[in-house]
Amino acid sequence: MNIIELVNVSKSYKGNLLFNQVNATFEQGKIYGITGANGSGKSVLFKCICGFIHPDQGEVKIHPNYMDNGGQFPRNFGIIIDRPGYMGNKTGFENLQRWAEIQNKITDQDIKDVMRLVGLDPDTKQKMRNYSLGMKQKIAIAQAIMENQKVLLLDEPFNALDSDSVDNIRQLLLRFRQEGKTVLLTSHNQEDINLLCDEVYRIDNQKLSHVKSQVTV
Ligand SMILES: Nc1ncnc2c1ncn2[C@@H]1O[C@H](COP(=O)(O)OP(=O)(O)OP(=O)(O)O)[C@@H](O)[C@H]1O
Repeated sequence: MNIIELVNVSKSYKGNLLFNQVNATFEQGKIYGITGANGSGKSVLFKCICGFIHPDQGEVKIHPNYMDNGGQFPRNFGIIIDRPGYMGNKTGFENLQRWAEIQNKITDQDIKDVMRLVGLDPDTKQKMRNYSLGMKQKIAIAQAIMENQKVLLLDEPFNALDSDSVDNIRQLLLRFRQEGKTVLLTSHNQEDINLLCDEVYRIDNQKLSHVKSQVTV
């Protein structure tokens, strides 16, 4: 089942054309890599997919099962694009609690479980303003996955993670794929792409070319 379909999507900013009539399909249960040079438009593409911004031309089609009741926004999407704004004077757990209040779908225990899953201690009293970059990244990952989101759009999910944490998050994403979740991720690390991705798209010269990757695990 195609969850996301890009149909002749074009987007530019102030005369800088990022994509010109690009097409792509993203099926359920696969991990997709989106690659491309700095500034090529990977984050902009993710923002178009999740409805934060609109393409200038073309259409982003989301399967109706993954749209909210009003048919306006995707639902069940976990997103890391720009880092979430957090309250520096609160702990990581308290920040996740605040975000969880929006949907009110999960319990404190669920939040603690997810924190442990990504390698954070839910009981630490440390305020988020004192978190390291890697710890903040784990909070962003926790926020994206904590409500059992079925589609994950992860812009540079491995940024600032140490090697054990990279391994942990890679295993988590592979498990999500087994569970039928769909993951779109960007990474400048070819190893992430080779190890994880069933399919790879590359943004180059305003086009989105489809590259089949080698899956080695
Ligand atoms: N709101 C905006 N207004 C104007 N230009 C923007 C806006 N958002 C993005 N851009 C421009 O669009 C281009 C693509 O940005 P984007 O963040 O998508 O790149 P990227 O491929 O994710 O890069 P990186 O690999 O460095 O993360 C950049 O030139 C950026 O300056």
